[in-house]
Amino acid sequence: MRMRQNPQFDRKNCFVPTSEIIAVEETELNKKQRNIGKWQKMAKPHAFTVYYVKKARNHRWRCSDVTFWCVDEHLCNQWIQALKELLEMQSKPKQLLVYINPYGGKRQGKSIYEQKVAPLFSLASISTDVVITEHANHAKDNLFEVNINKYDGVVCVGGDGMFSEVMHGLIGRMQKDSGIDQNNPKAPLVQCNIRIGIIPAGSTDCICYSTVGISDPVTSALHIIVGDCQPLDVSSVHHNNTFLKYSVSLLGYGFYGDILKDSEKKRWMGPMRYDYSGLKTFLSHHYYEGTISFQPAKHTVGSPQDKDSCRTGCYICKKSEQQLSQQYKECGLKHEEDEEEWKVIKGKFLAINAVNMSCACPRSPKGLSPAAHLADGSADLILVRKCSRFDFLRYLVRHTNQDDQFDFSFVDVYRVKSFQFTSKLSEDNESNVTDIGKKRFGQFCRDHPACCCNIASSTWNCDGETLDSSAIQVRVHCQFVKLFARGIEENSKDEAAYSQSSIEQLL
Ligand SMILES: CCCCCCCCCCCCC/C=C/[C@@H](O)[C@H](COP(=O)(O)O)NC(C)=O
Ligand SMILES: Nc1ncnc2c1ncn2[C@@H]1O[C@H](COP(=O)(O)OP(=O)(O)O)[C@@H](O)[C@H]1O
Ligand SMILES: [Ca+2]
Repeated sequence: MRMRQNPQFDRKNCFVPTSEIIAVEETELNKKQRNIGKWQKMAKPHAFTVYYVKKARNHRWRCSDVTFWCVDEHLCNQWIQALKELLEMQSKPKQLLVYINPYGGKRQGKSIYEQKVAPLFSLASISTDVVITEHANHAKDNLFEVNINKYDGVVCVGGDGMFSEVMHGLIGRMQKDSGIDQNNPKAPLVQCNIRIGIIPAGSTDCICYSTVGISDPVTSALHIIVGDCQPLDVSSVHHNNTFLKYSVSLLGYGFYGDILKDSEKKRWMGPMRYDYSGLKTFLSHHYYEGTISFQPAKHTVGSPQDKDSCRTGCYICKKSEQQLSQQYKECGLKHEEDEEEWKVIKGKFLAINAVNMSCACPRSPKGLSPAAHLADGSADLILVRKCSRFDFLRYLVRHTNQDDQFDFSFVDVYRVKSFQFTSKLSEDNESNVTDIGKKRFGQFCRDHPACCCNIASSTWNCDGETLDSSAIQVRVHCQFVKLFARGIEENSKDEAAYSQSSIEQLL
């Protein structure tokens, strides 16, 4: 829709796709407005206001509005009617279930929602049922009871852990309603089509940042209001035949696992806890022995060292998903699992990170794997082998600048569709004496960071929550959940060029 700002206010044209209109309202003109410019000669001008998404730099969205005036009341009502009918036809949510974590991040979830998000939802005439969680897993348990079909979407106000909780509730509900046993690693899981919206109010917020391009509550609220839909890969994690967790951002063993384990006890520090535990873990410099086996993701058309990363309407995600479903049709899951060979790597690792997305976040704008794709049915498996503290520091610093994080002799990255890991400890089961010794010894090392021997085993960090066992089997489920997002739009310099071209058209 091409809108002319009011002549006397602003001579710039602005182009707004109707899909990015938030609301249309009849405007009551006050006395002062009536007496502006040429309208004052009119008997009784009529007006309506269009609220729309205004895109600023760095993927930031804001709500802007423009008022249209005309003399003909009938014409004015026709415009309002036409635009309202247009909005009705789009997949914009009308009824949302909102979970707020009052303790996540800087503990501002409730005020962020009430001050920044609720006013926008009411402007867009979205009705909400709001639940302020009282304990961990409150949201997850609640999702097994609510009448989920009443809602067009579920919104979580918090960080990655809160998203993970809502996602587990929705997926778990879907499997339960379909009679699927999640403990079977090969179970044909039922997709969850209810969209999830994330209002960032946590510590890392990497899921929001990686799917929207910024961690900003208003921007995320506007993506929910316009009814965006971004599919997302989900990894299922099992230990033997027991379901552990789903993961969409990071499955990290070693460095990120130890950071999480140490920071859990320091939640009162808020986001700072990761900096404190990060430094402590870096200094302890523990490495872990184990065996990784994985199946390369043959169906994908991209690679972790591509230069073009995942963007809105990503071709690589679309093409990879097509090739995966083609493979599935031709030879089915059974053959696919056997047919692809498993690669095996044994070694000593400082970190093992499997990411379903770039894991970009305010702390690391490019993320752990900049070219990872949101919806290509694969995960990037990053192996950081034992190296000196200095080299590991160089590797970490690369996460905060534009240099290639994988350009080190001790770093390998593979695009996989499934992988397994066992720690040397669980492999050395020939004599439990060594195990007891290592466990006790391990505890001593853990409490004395100065020692840099290898502790028996680390902990898996799964989207910011710890896993109970170190031996896991992971499988990627392509485009398994959907977010109220659209991926990262082309970068803002294009937007600047875009608005420049619209001004040129006018002049
Ligand atoms: C000396 C220079 C060091 C620079 C290090 C850069 C590190 C970049 C950190 C990226 C972490 C991305 C993975 C995110 C995982 C989140 O799911 C998890 C939980 O996020 P939440 O706290 O629930 O929002 N956060 C952490 C740190 O484990
Ligand atoms: N009311 C609550 N009290 C305590 N913990 C909660 C509550 N609501 C949610 N949680 C738990 O807090 C954890 C972290 O939440 P999150 O929003 O990710 O904060 P952060 O980003 O700081 O980790 C989640 O695993 C969630 O299960
Ligand atoms: Ca992926």
